Amino acid sequence: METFRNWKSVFRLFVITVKKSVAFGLWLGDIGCSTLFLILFTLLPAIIIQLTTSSLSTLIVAVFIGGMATVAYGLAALDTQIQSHLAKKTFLFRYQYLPKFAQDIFQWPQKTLDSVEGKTLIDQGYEAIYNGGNTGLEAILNRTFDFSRNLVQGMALLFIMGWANIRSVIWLLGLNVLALLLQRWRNNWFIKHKPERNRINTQVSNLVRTLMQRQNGKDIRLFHFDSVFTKYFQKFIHQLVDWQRKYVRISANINGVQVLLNTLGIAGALGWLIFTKSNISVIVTFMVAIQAFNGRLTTLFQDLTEISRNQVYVADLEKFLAVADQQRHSGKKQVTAIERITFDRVSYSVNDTEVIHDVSFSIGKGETVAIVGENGAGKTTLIKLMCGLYQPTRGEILVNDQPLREFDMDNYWRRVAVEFQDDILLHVTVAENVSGKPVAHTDRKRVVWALRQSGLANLNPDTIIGNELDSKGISLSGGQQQSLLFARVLYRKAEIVIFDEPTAALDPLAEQNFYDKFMATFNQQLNILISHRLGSTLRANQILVMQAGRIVQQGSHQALVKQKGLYQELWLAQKQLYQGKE
Ligand SMILES: Nc1ncnc2c1ncn2[C@@H]1O[C@H](COP(=O)(O)OP(=O)(O)OP(=O)(O)O)[C@@H](O)[C@H]1O
Repeated sequence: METFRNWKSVFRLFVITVKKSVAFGLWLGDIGCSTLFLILFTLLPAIIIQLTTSSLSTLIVAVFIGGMATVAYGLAALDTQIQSHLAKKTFLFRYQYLPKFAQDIFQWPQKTLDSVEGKTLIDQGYEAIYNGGNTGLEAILNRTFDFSRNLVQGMALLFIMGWANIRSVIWLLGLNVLALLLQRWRNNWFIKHKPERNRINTQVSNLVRTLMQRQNGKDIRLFHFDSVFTKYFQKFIHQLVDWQRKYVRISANINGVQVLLNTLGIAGALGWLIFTKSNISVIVTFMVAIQAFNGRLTTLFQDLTEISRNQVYVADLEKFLAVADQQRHSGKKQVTAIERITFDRVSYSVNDTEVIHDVSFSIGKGETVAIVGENGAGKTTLIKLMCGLYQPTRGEILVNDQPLREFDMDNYWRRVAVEFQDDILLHVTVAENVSGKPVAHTDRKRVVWALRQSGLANLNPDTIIGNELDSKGISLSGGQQQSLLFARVLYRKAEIVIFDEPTAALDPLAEQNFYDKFMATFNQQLNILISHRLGSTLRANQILVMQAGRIVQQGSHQALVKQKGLYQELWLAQKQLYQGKE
């Protein structure tokens, strides 16, 4: 039952990339042509015997046999063509489905994306659609076409054999049911133990991902991390080999027993025909049919094994798809102009650990809120909550007095511009990095303006960043990268503007430029500014001081600097750093 349900979902995905009528046309065409060919081929020897021993003239016999052979081989040629088309469609499936797969990841909640389970789900989903013809959905498609062809052919052959001698057929079938049960046992073992292998595979692919990222190369070399990598690789590979060894041992034993059952089946059936002194045409037909049937049966078993084994991948892909579906069904309200955002006793937990506790504050249009605090205090998590990337575990975030969770996130995100500490630059043109859109949909004038504002007037919008897509691409300094991220925020006509440590990599002049442009540009927005440089907080309407996930102080710079508390400590520490200890 499970297999049929999974088959349905495989075809549902397949017909996203291929027209239903084409898929079914090719499939039925393949089954029809190949089965007709097989029937003609199986009956041909007996017909030749009958005709040559009859009183018909040689010419008529020759014409009849020649005609039959021509039809048979014509069908075989046609079937080869159909099969190659079918193979092409299943091969193209992975490439056509991949963009949809990526689109689904964009629908995921950030929390799931950040989690280990999320990473495993993506790895497994990807494995299901993009791991070659022998794994995952493509294997199920290929094997299903093969299976259905062999099943119909096998039934046709059984019919022919049953007509020749029914007892031999019953004997053959009985032994093959035994073989099938053994096969099921092997598949169940695979399904039960695959999660173990998945876990190891995810750990290996995390290591590989880290190794493959070019920017990690310098750290790995300079800190001699190679021995650490080798140690972990050896550990995981050893576990994988162990797993595979067990599976191969079980498979080999079952294959041996299956061959034995098969041989017994053929020997018994033919022995019975000879023992009962059957007619020569019957024996010849039975021999040809049993040989063909044997071939079909072996392939049928292999197909069934592969289809059942690969069902696990369908289940994996369905788990992956369910995450996006869940998100799609979240809020649908459209956002009108954003006037105020309020955090009402918001808490947020990661893996049962609360990292934001009972936070309340409010920000209106045209205001700037600065968030300060020690490392790990929860500042970045707070703005991720505000962006709707994370959902509060307690409390509510309100947009114009309505819960944020009821809004359509895509629509909300169009009104938000954020610069995080770990934002990425893609290896595409400067203009595309700034606009976040292909060149054809980029407002070039606005890109040039944003670059000028962020101190990058000399950067050509058409220059490619990095060398993954173009070997002539350039690499930017850390400060230039941060300025380019500022240009990205400037380019957007956002209503909520958020900066997380926007000047950490900037020299003092560039930092001064950032604050000048920030003040001049974002006076109609709701602005959030996270910074360890407390000078920046002088410009804020309100400062939130965070410690261990809580807001421990709240107010203006003038008020907070006079209060005994963390803000005063941070302020004095920074002052001493710049002025020298007295
Ligand atoms: N997805 C997550 N998984 C596990 N822990 C998390 C996650 N997100 C946040 N945390 C934890 O929450 C705490 C707050 O992290 P956050 O990044 O918000 O701090 P921060 O105040 O921005 O720090 P910094 O000033 O160093 O940037 C940290 O202890 C962090 O480990």
